[in-house]
Amino acid sequence: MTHPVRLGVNIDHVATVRNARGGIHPDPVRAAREALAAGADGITAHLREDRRHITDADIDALSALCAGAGRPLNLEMAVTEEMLAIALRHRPHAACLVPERREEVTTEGGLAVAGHEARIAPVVKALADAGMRVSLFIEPSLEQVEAAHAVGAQVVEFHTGRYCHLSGDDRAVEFERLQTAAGRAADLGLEVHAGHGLDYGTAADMMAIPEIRELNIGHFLIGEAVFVGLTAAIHRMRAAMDAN
Ligand SMILES: CC(=O)[C@@H](O)[C@H](O)COP(=O)(O)O
Ligand SMILES: NCC(=O)COP(=O)(O)O
Repeated sequence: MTHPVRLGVNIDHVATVRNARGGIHPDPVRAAREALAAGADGITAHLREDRRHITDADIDALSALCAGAGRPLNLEMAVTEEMLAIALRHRPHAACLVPERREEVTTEGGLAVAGHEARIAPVVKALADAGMRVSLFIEPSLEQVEAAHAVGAQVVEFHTGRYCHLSGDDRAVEFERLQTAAGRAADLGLEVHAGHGLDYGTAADMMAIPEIRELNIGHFLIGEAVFVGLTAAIHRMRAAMDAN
């Protein structure tokens, strides 16, 4: 069954649990295999410069799994020569450029594209020339949407962390910001994705933005998997998305 909005499952935090003991369990590749079997449209993995969760060996194995299954791997990566070389070696279906700071607990904001076009555009071109769908993980701002278009991105993924942490009127204002940015992105021919911090409720909220074609969700699903299992968590997420 095809769905109007694709669900990308991010398996980073399976690796967080594995790395807590430095062993091999739980295996992110097993999680990715189960996620695909449960109906995930693709797998997302963030190879961070500090390898705090996903490792190079995980990317090797995930690339093979997704290629073998004919399903997309979305590699999240910092804008660095090291990560560009890794992406060009694996040539996943998609690459998503994200900001990174070693001291951050999690991805704290969107990639600063505006004002940094000269540094980002060549990386976007190199990835696109190698056949990858290039996405920029940005704040839902018109300035960043325009800059993403200017550097040749095909996709923007809006950072929904702020939306997820806000409530009441503040959340309503952020939702309008997402709506406005999504509309402008679509007008520019950019595909619109969203992710970070989403749970069943906030993922359902995103369904009210018609331009959104994909959600990437990880931390909440892996947490839910502790209680109900990964397959059930993905089924519930899909149901929450489809109900709206
Ligand atoms: C870019 C993004 O929002 C997710 O991939 C997030 O990076 C999950 O990993 P961290 O929690 O390590 O940031
Ligand atoms: N780009 C967002 C992503 O891949 C998952 O983010 P999260 O659900 O782990 O916060």
